[in-house]
Formats: sequence, C-alpha cells, structure tokens
Amino acid sequence: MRNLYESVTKLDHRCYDIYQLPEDILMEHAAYAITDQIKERFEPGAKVLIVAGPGNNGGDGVACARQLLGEYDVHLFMPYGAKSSMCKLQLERFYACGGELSENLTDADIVVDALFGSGLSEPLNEESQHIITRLNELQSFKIACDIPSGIDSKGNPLPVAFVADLTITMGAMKLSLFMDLAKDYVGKVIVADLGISSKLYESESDYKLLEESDLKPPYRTRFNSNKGTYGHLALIAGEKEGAAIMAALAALRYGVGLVTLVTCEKIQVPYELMHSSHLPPKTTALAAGMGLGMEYSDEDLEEFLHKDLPMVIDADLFYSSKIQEIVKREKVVLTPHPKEFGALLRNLNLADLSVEEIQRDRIGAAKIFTKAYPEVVLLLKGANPIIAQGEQFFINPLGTNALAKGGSGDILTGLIGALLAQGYDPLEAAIQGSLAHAIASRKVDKANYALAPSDLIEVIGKL
Ligand SMILES: NC(=O)C1=CN([C@@H]2O[C@H](COP(=O)(O)OP(=O)(O)OC[C@H]3O[C@@H](n4cnc5c(N)ncnc54)[C@H](OP(=O)(O)O)[C@@H]3O)[C@@H](O)[C@H]2O)[C@@H](O)CC1
Ligand SMILES: Nc1ncnc2c1ncn2[C@@H]1O[C@H](COP(=O)(O)OP(=O)(O)O)[C@@H](O)[C@H]1O
Ligand SMILES: [K+]
Repeated sequence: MRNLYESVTKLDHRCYDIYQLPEDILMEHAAYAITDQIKERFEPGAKVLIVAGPGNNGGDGVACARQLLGEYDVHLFMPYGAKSSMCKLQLERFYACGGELSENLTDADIVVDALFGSGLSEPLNEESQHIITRLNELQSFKIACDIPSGIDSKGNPLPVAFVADLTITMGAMKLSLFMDLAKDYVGKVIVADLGISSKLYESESDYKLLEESDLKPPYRTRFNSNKGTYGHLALIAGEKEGAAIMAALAALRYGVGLVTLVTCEKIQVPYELMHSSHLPPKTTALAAGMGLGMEYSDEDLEEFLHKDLPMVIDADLFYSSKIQEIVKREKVVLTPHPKEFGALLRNLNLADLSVEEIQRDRIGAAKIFTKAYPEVVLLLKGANPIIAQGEQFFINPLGTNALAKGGSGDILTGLIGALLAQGYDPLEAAIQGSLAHAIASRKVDKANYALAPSDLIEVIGKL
C-alpha cells in the first residue's frame, strides 16, 4: 500500500525548509530519474525528443536534456521558451554544455513530455493541444515527466493529454494519476526519489494506492475446524437469479463454509449451493441487490434486512427506498457503479450528479457520501475502483479492462460477501474482495475480450 497525494507542494516545501534541499537539488534528481530510465532502456546514440514547457516541469525536461548531451542524440523543443527561474537556469546550463534548441517536433526513439505538470492551470490552448496530438501520433517510447501533460489535478484530460508508456512521477504518487479518466494516459507509473528517501519525503495521507502485495486470501490456518467455522453467506436471488448464483459460486470459491441462495420461488440452483425461501438462522452475512428486480415487496425485504448482519449491497437496491434504512446500519458495504452511485446520491437526497460529473471527480463524489455516512463502506466501481470509509480512501489500480463485462460485478459482490461471512470487518472485506477480483482478472489466461465470470471464479481458487 502506498501513500497518494492530491498535491505534493507541502512535501516539496518540507524538503526546502526542513531538509535544506533546495529546488535545484530536487530538480536535478527529478531529471536524473528520467535520464536513468532512458539509459536503462536505450543504447547511447538513440534519438531523444524532449518537449519542455515554460515552468518547472519544463525545467525537469531541460535538465534531462543536458544530462543526456554528448551521449544521446538530444532534440529539445520549447514552444513557449522558459519562464520560471529554475527553467531559465536549466536552459542556461543546457546552452553552456553546447546544447541547441530544435525548431520543430521530430520523430525519435524516445519522447519525453515535460510540457506541463502540476502547474497546469487552465484548459490547453490550441497550440498545446496540437503539439500533444502530434506527440501522441509518434511511434516512440513515451515518457511523461511527473504527469502526462493535459491531465489536470482531478485526473481529467483538458481536453487532450499525452499518452505515456511510462509516467515518472516526482517525489510521491499523485491521486490524479489513478482516476478512471487518466487510466488510458499514464501507462506504467513509477516514483522518482528527489534526493531523499520516500520515508522522509512523505507524510501521512488519507489516500492509499493498493498493490498486489496487499492481497491476503482467506487461507485456512485452523486444522480443527468445520464448515461452520468459515461462516454462512445468504444471497437474496431475485428476478435475474443468474446474478446471485454467480455471486454465490464466487463466494463458495473464496472460502465461505456455507452458501444459501434465498429465493421467492423454487428454482434450479447448482448442486453445491443451498437453497431456501427464508434467511437461514445461522447466517453470518448477507448479500443483496444483484439481479433483484421487482420480485420482492418492501415487507419481503424487511425480513432479510431487519437482522443485524454484516451486508454487501449492490445494483437494484440503490434505487429502492430501503437503502435509506440500510445506510444507517453498521457493517454495511455498498458496491455501486457510477450510474448506480448517482441513483444512490439522489435516493438519499445528497446530490444530483450525472455519470459524467461523477467520473470527472470520483473522489469528490465519493466524499459527498462518506461525509454523510462515515460508518458505511463505499466501493465505487470503475476502471480504478475507490474504496472509502469516513476520511480514508483506497484506490485499486490493478483490475483490467477484461472485467468490463456483465457479471463481473456480481462476482465482486460474492467475494466481499464471502469475506464478511468469514468475519472480516467491512473495510477489509471490501479492500480484499476488490484486490482478489482485480488480480484474478490479470491471471485469467485468455485474450482480454474473452473473460467470462466463470473464468474469474476458476482463478479466484488459485490466488
Ligand atoms: N517544486 C519542486 O520542488 C519540484 C518541482 N518539480 C517539477 O515542477 C513541476 C511543477 O512546476 P510548475 O509549478 O512551474 O508548473 P508547470 O507544470 O511547469 O506549469 C506551469 C507553467 O505552465 C504554464 N501553463 C499552465 N497551464 C497552461 C496552459 N493551459 N496553457 C499554457 N500554459 C500553461 C504556466 O503559465 P502561467 O500560468 O504562469 O502563465 C507556467 O509557465 C512539477 O510537475 C515537477 O515536474 C520537480 O522538479 C521536482 C521538484
Ligand atoms: N476497464 C476496467 N478496468 C478495470 N475494472 C473494470 C473495468 N470495467 C469494469 N471493471 C470492474 O468490473 C466490475 C463491473 O461491475 P458492474 O458494472 O456492476 O457489472 P455487472 O453488474 O454487470 O456485473 C466492477 O468491479 C468494475 O470495477
Ligand atoms: K508532463
């Protein structure tokens, strides 16, 4: 798990004020992190195009150009000249080392985008849009310095952005790089140390980035145990019972001792699942909402929901007035996708946001909910799901686009339900369920268009 920051300005200032590391030293290290990646990947003599802007992001690019001079075929293009004092200083050093500016954009083995970083303050003008679009068309290996130019502090392209293979972000991971709308631009993200270890550079943060090493599958450690030791998950099956069946099969695979599908009518269920028209007395957790439809009246639902059980709630229940009672309970995980989240916010009279508005500021939208209901765990689905409770936010960047298929969400509900039933606290169940879901999507040995929910269930047994 790594810290994420909305802005690193405060952290940079700690370097100047406490560690006595001036901007110049930080910038030299920032530039060297880019130089280092180029040297690791390309032989001397390779052609490097560096596009540098007028501020300190440009300064990083100019310093990198100077570091490569003499060894690589360096082309430095500066459409707006140098404006910040550090950028000007770097340009003087570049000239002093014999460097010359290029007049044009040129094809190259490597492109370094150092046009704009954290200082991007307004939508890109036409010229910058044109430059970035041209860079995106080049067949080079593309490195973004700090942030792909054009991505704003909330992760949105303004309106275009550099498409990087590698983003080398300076000092610490930034939240904006892990928003859904930034996922097609950032490529692989690595952090450059700025002359000080991350332990000293970073301060506490409420925002965390989940990593593969955070996954802890529910391995069994007790030898003297029986099925009851591992909990009993009840899933309410509704009009589209397939959704609950898939969730139930995923739950069974993720360690829960007993799984019961609760249905209105007698339906055919896979032989490994139990089936009942009532909530089993020894239920330890409940999953409801997926495929629910209009099968149950509010009174029917009351029977399932009145008990004080940990629960994971999905899909159709976000449109039901029942949700207004559910969010007041303890031990609740909600797993809406952005459209359902919009419905949930309206249903609770918290906000009226479109899917686009939610996606443009996912953290801001999630905060509207978590401020009103700080006990409830929210998992806002998407390309990079956000798991939030109170003031804590966790982002899971590990899932792949193979998950963009009907039924993936039902598997996630099953996984979280399985962990709740096994006694995980709701936040840990949501984090661990999401990690298992995302990591499984990478381990399915199929083309990324081919993943089916049953493949996920198979792989979840081998994490
Ligand atoms: N602080 C540190 O210690 C370290 C900082 N580091 C580096 O500094 C970067 C931040 O630098 P920064 O603050 O100078 O901002 P930056 O991203 O270069 O942009 C500002 C320039 O762009 C311009 N501009 C903005 N928007 C525009 C637009 N739409 N269209 C056109 N122009 C626009 C803006 O113009 P102005 O608004 O002033 O007219 C100004 O000239 C950071 O990302 C990291 O790479 C590292 O070296 C590590 C140590
Ligand atoms: N492009 C993507 N990258 C990563 N994860 C994705 C992507 N698209 C969808 N997912 C994940 O797949 C699941 C889809 O759930 P949902 O939209 O509820 O679908 P359904 O209800 O049809 O199963 C969510 O967990 C979501 O985070
Ligand atoms: K950049």
